[in-house]
This record gives sequence, structure tokens and C-alpha cells, in this order.
Amino acid sequence: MTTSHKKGVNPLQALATVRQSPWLDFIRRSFVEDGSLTRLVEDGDVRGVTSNPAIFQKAMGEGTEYDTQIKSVLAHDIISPGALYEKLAVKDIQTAAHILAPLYKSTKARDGFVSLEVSPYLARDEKGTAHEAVRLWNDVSEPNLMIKIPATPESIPAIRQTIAAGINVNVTLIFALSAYKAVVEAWVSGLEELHKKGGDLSRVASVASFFVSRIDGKIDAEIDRRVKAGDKEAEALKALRGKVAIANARIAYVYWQDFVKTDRWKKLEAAGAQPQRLLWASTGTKDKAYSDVLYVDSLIGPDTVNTIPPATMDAFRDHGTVSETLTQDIEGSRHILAEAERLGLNLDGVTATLVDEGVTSFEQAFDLLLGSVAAKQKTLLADKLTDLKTSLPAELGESIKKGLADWQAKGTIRKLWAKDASVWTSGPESKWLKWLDIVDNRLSHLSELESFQAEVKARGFKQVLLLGMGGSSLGPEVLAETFGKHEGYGHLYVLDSTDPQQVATYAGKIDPAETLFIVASKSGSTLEPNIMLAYFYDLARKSLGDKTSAHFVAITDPGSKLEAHAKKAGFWKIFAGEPEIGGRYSILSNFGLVPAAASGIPLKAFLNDALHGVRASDASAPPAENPGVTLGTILGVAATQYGRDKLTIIASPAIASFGAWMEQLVAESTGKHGKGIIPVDGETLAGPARYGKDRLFVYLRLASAHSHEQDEAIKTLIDAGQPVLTITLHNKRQIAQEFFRWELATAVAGAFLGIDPFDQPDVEASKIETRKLTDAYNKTGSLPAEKPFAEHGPFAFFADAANAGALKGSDARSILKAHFDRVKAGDYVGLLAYIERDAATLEWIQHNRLKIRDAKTVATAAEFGPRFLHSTGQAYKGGPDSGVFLQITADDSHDLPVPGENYTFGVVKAAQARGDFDVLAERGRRALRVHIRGSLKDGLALLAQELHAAV
Ligand SMILES: O=C(CO)[C@@H](O)[C@H](O)[C@H](O)[C@H](O)COP(=O)(O)O
Ligand SMILES: O=C[C@H](O)COP(=O)(O)O
Repeated sequence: MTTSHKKGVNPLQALATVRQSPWLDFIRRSFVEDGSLTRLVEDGDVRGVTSNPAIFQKAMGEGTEYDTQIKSVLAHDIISPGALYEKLAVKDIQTAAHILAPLYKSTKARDGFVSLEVSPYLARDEKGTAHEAVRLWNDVSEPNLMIKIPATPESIPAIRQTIAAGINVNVTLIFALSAYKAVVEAWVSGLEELHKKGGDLSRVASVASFFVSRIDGKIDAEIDRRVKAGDKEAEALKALRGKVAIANARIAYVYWQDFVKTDRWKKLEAAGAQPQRLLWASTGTKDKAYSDVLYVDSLIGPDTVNTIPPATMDAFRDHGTVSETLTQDIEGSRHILAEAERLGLNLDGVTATLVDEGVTSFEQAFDLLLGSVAAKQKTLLADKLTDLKTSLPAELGESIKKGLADWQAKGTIRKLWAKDASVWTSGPESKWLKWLDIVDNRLSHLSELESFQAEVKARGFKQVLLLGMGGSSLGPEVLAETFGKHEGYGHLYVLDSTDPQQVATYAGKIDPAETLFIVASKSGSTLEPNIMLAYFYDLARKSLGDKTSAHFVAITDPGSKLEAHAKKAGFWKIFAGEPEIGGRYSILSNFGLVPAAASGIPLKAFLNDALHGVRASDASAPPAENPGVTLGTILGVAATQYGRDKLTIIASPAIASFGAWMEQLVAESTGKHGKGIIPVDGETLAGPARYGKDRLFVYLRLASAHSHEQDEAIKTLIDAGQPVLTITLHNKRQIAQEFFRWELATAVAGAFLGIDPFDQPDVEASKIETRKLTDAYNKTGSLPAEKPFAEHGPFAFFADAANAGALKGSDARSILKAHFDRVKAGDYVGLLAYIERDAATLEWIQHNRLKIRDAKTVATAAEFGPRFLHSTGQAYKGGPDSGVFLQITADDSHDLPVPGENYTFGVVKAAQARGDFDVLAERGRRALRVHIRGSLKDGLALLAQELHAAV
């Protein structure tokens, strides 16, 4: 590193005699902390410091110099890579500012500055730049700071505003005289505005960083190319080699000299303003054929700065020549520029390209820098973060890398966080992105949720029963099943069914007099929660009388029917949902947090875990280091480019319920317009022979309670070349991180699929069909008649004409066989059972799906209605036409009335099954319904037998 070692006045120090200030184009932690910078400043070699993203990238991108600070930040803050970088940079800048402060004072705010650049990502964003300049100025809070702003056309107004705000500005990336003139105008008009406001002009310093060597780099290359090609002007061209950049800079200086003579400037000067000095940047020699001090020696002149990289500084100190070169032979410089023009070297084009390249190269340096910070952060956070390991076939791995590189090059993750709908279809997506901010939002309102939690505890409820569907129930179900019961709080039950047996079972699990009921519905108009509310309110009233409402809490979006009802009925509490968050993205909003509070989950710890997920996937985390973007890219690329669209979810037993939540998120978000990813949850693992080429496996492994059997089975799949993603959670609470990772990943996958991941166009279709049927029931007292196309034993088979036509058979087995013979490679089979979901039926459906998988080597889904209608049902109807469905309905052994309605729970469920089937059929899906008459147990046993024989 550069040091001052010569006795007497060295060339750097001698620059003072020509009123040029040498600044150092370099910074890093060890250099500002070990006394190196202090010595250079005290010796008079260095009178200022500049930094840029490339410089910080070199400083922070390797080694351990910053580790102590990083560790101490991470011990207290949950922070994004971008914010962490900024803390590190700000500390270096402040340390340098302190070292330079005496010089700043002694030169009366003329020298002794240190520059910090606004994010290069904002180079084309006027408002963002102006805002960031003020933010950095306040963060660093040192008078001898200069904020660096690039001279792009978009940033010029921001430069004016920043100067007008009284902030020192280093305008960077200036290559052309025309751009420099615009910079001077922005600076002067900024000062004039400040003056008008009565601001102190004397304190506002500015430099205009004119880049030098890069111009020769480009022009010389063009000269060499033409000479090599035998250009007839070869000699004239060669004469310009290594000359154009210096000539360009000298002419800029002439413009400055003229400007400071104008009345406009004189007025400001009289009011105390200091001139904006030209600063020569990019002054390291790149072409070894030239002197290593070419761009210092040749640009020495009064009232200028040269920011010099360390090696060039050492060289200049050693053998630089101090003489006023800047003002020499101006005519010669004009001639060089005229020659360049005559020879068609297109200086204007070159300088315009250099601005774009300059912005891009700082962006790339920043990408690298943030990538290194993110990687370091991940290493130091260790077990505090969940971890993704991939085992992918080489070709898929390469395509994923390309996908990530594309997101990086286009800055798509920043657009996503900026809620820019062009990431998807430029449709209404921007209105559905509040889940990005909800964790911060909820943390800032934590006291409201914590006092609710304390009140729930104080009231001593023995049970909590949540009534809701899909996005309003699947997340709470994960919380209930993952975290279990907490001391001092009631057991959390989640009911999401219209099956009368299932409703009765849940009614039997609770004592209404000791239960807190949570009715969760974003829209507040969903059929199921409304009739469940009617039922349980009626039930509770029997023991609670006029105190019933005090046991009811609603979570619903403001202005919903449910809100009005809850207000009218005097519910204990009403918690608001966030209208700009769709149901399946709502787990980290009140829809998850209210049941979490009611069941005693420590809220701050849970939200802090989620915040780790949010920060790790922040806009500042480059795609390859960004957990959400990485996962989403894998999902998107595997599905769209490799047909691996069956996302097969394996989870450690203790966190197994996560799959059902994720299933809704992925299926409902991506499955539409004939495209999509089909999640496959809960399929017990088998050997590689059971899987086709349409699978992508994701293994959610809870390190503290993993299953050796699952580990082994996964290893076998990896060895067989199946793509496997292993996500390690170090403790259960980290599902909060995974909630966010999967939300972001799904949104990212949606971008790859080219769909809007926030709508659900086909869910409504079956709701409409269901409504028609329940309305008909209300009018006539029965559902419209329907006729099976075949009846065999306890089974009645129903289908639309097209499906029925394809399913001829003389008995149940042959009908089922005809149906499943339609399954081909790459398809999936869905068993859709509208029966009570209990241990026995879960076992039944699981057993049978595995039989089908093993017989047909296809993915399978095992679903219960109407629950899946609010989840995977969207993809089954709207996604790829690769599903083969067997809908199972049955006579209800008992039915339950719905208070206030003519219809019963059984009628609703039957209408839902029929509505769903009608839409599947209308979409041309391969679907068959089997209705079991009489004993469900016997019917299921027989159906299993026939199914096994049929497949
Ligand atoms: O502060 C500035 C300019 O204001 C400098 O740090 C400037 O960014 C650097 O001199 C240049 O980026 C270096 O360019 P180069 O030598 O890589 O072409
Ligand atoms: O996923 C959402 C379900 O369709 C339920 O909707 P909801 O919360 O408006 O009742």
C-alpha cells in the first residue's frame, strides 16, 4: 500500500504549489484503522479520499477484516445484506472522515473530504437518488462527507436537489463535455436555490469527477482495430493514441475557467460559495505502453483534484513531475479532438457508451459485493438461517444458473420488491404484494397482539377452535400441528370442512363454554366459515347464553360482511386482515398471528424468525444468494424447461403439515391458464423406479428431529439422478422463515411461468356451480336430480357424457380400469374425497394413492373436499391438463343442520362435490365420480380392492 517515505517535499506534496489536491482512490478497513491513511494525510500526500462500489467490493469481498463488525451487528440486528454493507461502508467512511477532519478544518472546507456513492442501482432513478443522498448524508453525519452521484441524465435533477439541500456532492461518471456542462448547470442552480432559501453556501463543496483513462481505453482500441485493418489514415490515427482523453479533460477545464468568470458565478462567489472543482478520475494507466503516471502528470492545474489509485500514487510520488500541464497547449488539445472527429472516432458515441458501461460495471461490482456480504452473513449466522442444498442433474443446474444470471442482469428482484407488476404480466400484481412488508409491519404493532395473547391467557380458555378455509386455515393448521399446546393456553383446533361427521367430531373435541372461537375469512363471505360460524355460535349459545359473543373473535378484511356481522353481534375482538395480501400469502399477517397469539406461540421470536427470512431474501440479496429467488428460479426453470412440474414435498414428521400450506401456495398461485406446478404432498418415499422424469423433490428436513429412513430414501433418489432440494431447518420455529421463502419463491416461479401468481381464476367457477345447487335446494328442498351412468354394488358412478363415454365397463373394476388406463407418463392422479378427514380415511387415501403411484409410476394427490377446493383445486381445474381424477363421495351417516338455512352441512358438501365435478368436466379433464352408498367403511374397503385390481 501507498506510504510516504521520501524525505523533503515529494511530488504529491508538491502538487500544492499548483493548487491541485491529490486524493486517494481507495479505502478499506485495515487501511483506515492501522494508521496508514492518517500517515498519508499528516505527510500531506493525501488531501481527500474517494470510494466507489468497485473499491468496496475489493475491500469487503474477501478476507476477514470486517468480520468483527459483522458479528457485532448480527448479534443485535436482523438485517439485509444491503443494510449490512452500508453499516460497514459508513463506518469506514466515518473513520476516514475523522482522519481528514483536521485538514477539512484547516483548509476551511476546501479539502479533507471523503466520498460515498449512492447505490449504483439508483443511477437511473431521480427520486431514489435524491432520497438516498439525504439518507446517506444523515447516516454518516460528518461535514466532510461528499455524496457521489453519477451524471446520468436521470440523476442530473437529483444533483441539483442535493446541492440545494446543502449536501456536498461529488458528481461522478462524467466523460463528455456536454455532460459536464449539464453538471455545472445542476450545481449552480442548486446553489442558487439554496441561496434563495437563505442557506450557508460556504459549507457546500462539490467536485465534478471527469473520467480519463477509460476514454483512451475505448478510442485506442478503435484506433488499433482500424490500423490493423489497413485504414488509409493509419498514421493520423496512430498519432492520436493515448491523447484523446487528456485533450478532452483539458477542454473541460477551459470550460470551467470560463464559467468561473461569469456574472452568474461571481454573484454566488460573493455570497460565499466555493467553486465546484474538476476532479480527474480513472487516472490509473491501463496501457502498459504509456507512462504509469500519464494521467497525473498531464492534468496538473490550479483548483483541481486528482483522485489517484494506490499504485499510481506510489509511482507519482516516486517519479512524477509537477508542472502546470493542464493549461498547456490548449490549441493542441482542440486539434486532437478535431482530428478525432475528422477521423470518425466518434467521441460522443464513446462517452455515451462509457456512461452506460460505467453504470453497469458499478452495478456488477455492487452485485458481487452484496453477494459476498450475503454469503459472509449466512456463514456467520450459521444455524440461525435455514439452508438449501441442491442435487441437480448438470443440465438443469446450468439452466438454473442462467435463470439466476438473467434475474441478476435485469435487476428483477429489485423490481419485485418495488412491487413492479412487469415482473409478471403487468396486470394487477402490484396490488397483492403487501406480504413483502407484513413482518415489519406486524413487529411494529406487536403490542396489540401481545396484549391479546395476555388477555387470552388470563381468560383461561381450554380450547381454541379456528373456523376457516384455505389461506385462512392451512397456515394456522401448521402452527397447531408444529407447535402443539402451550402451557397456560388452550389447544388450537382448526376446522375446514363441511362434512357433517367432521363438524360433529370437532364439536365433540371442545367444551364451548371454555372455548375461544376464531372465525377467519378474508373476504368474510366464504360459505364454509359462515356456516361453521352459524353452527358453533348456536352450539355455544346453549351454554354461554348472552355471553356467547365474548367467546368469538373474527379475523377479516376491513369492510367485509363478517366484520359487519361480528360488530353487530358484539364479538370480543375483530382483527383486520390486509386487503393487499391474498389468503395464501397471509400466514405472517393477522391470519396467522392471531391464532398464534391465542395458542401461546411466543410472537416476537416467531416474527423475528420470519424476519430472518425476509431480510435474507431482500431486494439487496443478489439472486444466487437470495433464498427465495434461488428456490423460485429452480421451481420455475424445472417446470418450464424440463417438464419437472410435480413438486414432490417430503418433510420431517414434526413439520409435515407445512406441506399442505405450501401445496395451496404453489398450486393456487401457479396453476392457471393451462400452466403450473402441481404440488405432491405427503407421498411416502419409494425407490427411484417409482418416479418419472416429471418430478422435482423438496425435502424439508428438521435437523433436530430428522428421520433416518427419509434421509436414506432421499439419498437413493439423489444417487439415481433425481433432482432434490434439501432445505434444512435447525429448529421448528424456522418454519416462519420458510413461510416467507416459499411465498417469495412462488412469486418468482410465477414470473418464470408468465402468470399472475396472485389470482385464482378457476376457484370461483366451482363456487358458482355450488351456489346454483344450494340455491336450488333452498327453493325446492332437494338438489337437482342426477343419474349415475353405472351402478355396481354400493357404488354409483357419475360422469359427464364425454367421460362416461370413455368409461364403459360391466363392473366397478372395469370402469375404474378404463379410467386409470387413461393415465400416461407425466400425468398425475388425484383422489378427491368428500368424506370425513380422520385417521382412518387418511390412512385409506394414502394407501391407495401409493398403490396407484407404484402401479402407474405417476405422481398422486390425496385430497379431501371441500378443503382442497380452496387449495390445489385451482390447479386441477386451471393448470396443465395432466390430471386424472377420481372423486369419492358417500352417503352421510349423520347430517347436521345449518342454523338459519334450509340446507344442511351434508347438502352443502354434496353441492360442492357436484359443483367441482361439473367444472372439471367442463374443462375437459379426465374425471370420474364414485359415490359410496351405505357403510362408508365397507364401501372404502371394497373400493380399495377394486382399485388395486384395476391399476
Ligand atoms: O471517486 C471517484 C470519482 O469520483 C473514483 O472513485 C472513480 O470512481 C474511480 O476513479 C474510477 O472508477 C476508476 O476507474 P478505472 O480506473 O477503473 O477506469
Ligand atoms: O384461500 C382462501 C380461501 O378461499 C378462503 O377465503 P376467505 O379467507 O376469504 O374465507
